[in-house]
Amino acid sequence: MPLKFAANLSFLYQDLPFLDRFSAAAQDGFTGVEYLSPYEFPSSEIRRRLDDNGLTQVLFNLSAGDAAKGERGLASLPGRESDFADSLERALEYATDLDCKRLHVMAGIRDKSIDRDRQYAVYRGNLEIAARAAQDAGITALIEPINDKDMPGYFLENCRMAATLIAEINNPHLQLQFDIYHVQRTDGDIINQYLKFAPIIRHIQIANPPHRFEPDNGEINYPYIFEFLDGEGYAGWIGCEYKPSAGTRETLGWARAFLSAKS
Ligand SMILES: O=C(O)C(=O)[C@@H](O)CO
Ligand SMILES: [Mg+2]
Repeated sequence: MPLKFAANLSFLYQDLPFLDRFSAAAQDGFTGVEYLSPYEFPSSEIRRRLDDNGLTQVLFNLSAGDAAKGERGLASLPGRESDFADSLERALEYATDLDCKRLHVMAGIRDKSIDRDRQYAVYRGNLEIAARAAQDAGITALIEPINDKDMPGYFLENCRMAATLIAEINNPHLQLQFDIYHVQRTDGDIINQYLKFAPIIRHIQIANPPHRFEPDNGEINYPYIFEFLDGEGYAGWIGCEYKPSAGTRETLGWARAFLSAKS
């Protein structure tokens, strides 16, 4: 099965207004899109852009909280359980309207004023709720470890910790989002990490360190990784969550073998 790539519209096509990024992605041959947040727009407006351009809504995030105050997700924050529940409810409404099968549940930052075990218990409790709600909606909630150079203190530190939580919660509607950029910056050893966690990986994202640029601009040998994923029969989506080093279209040379651009 050919690898499927989704354009991350929070990272790509940033020279365009958000709602115009859908047609730009379709024009370049993407058949799926993902982004961090749909909530600034009515779901009906986004739905129209998806339909007009024949795009699948692959993934988006629950609200990360107040970014200006440094919040990077609510799921592990003690005392914020009702905010988390509200964000889950809202995300599920959008997921239904957009026919989106995956939601990324962001953990939040380690709160050093409390014991780590207590924060872990809050996180686990909220993830149990998210998994059950995802099950009821027929979708999958995902958790993604984020490297601590880009996001210092992010509570979900690495794939080992994610796998432990997923095993403890033991609901197939909670799985792993494997962002190769973060894996490289956290543990490296990408291929072995993939093989170890493949049974729980339901979404992949890509970017190339050190600058988080496009796949053919950095330290990771992505042609090798793509061939490997293809050989492994990876059938999920691969989200292009990179910062283009130039205009988005100019940075899509690596994708010519995978995307059928319309012009
Ligand atoms: O930064 C990433 O990597 C993500 O996948 C976002 O959803 C969270 O910032
Ligand atoms: Mg990511």
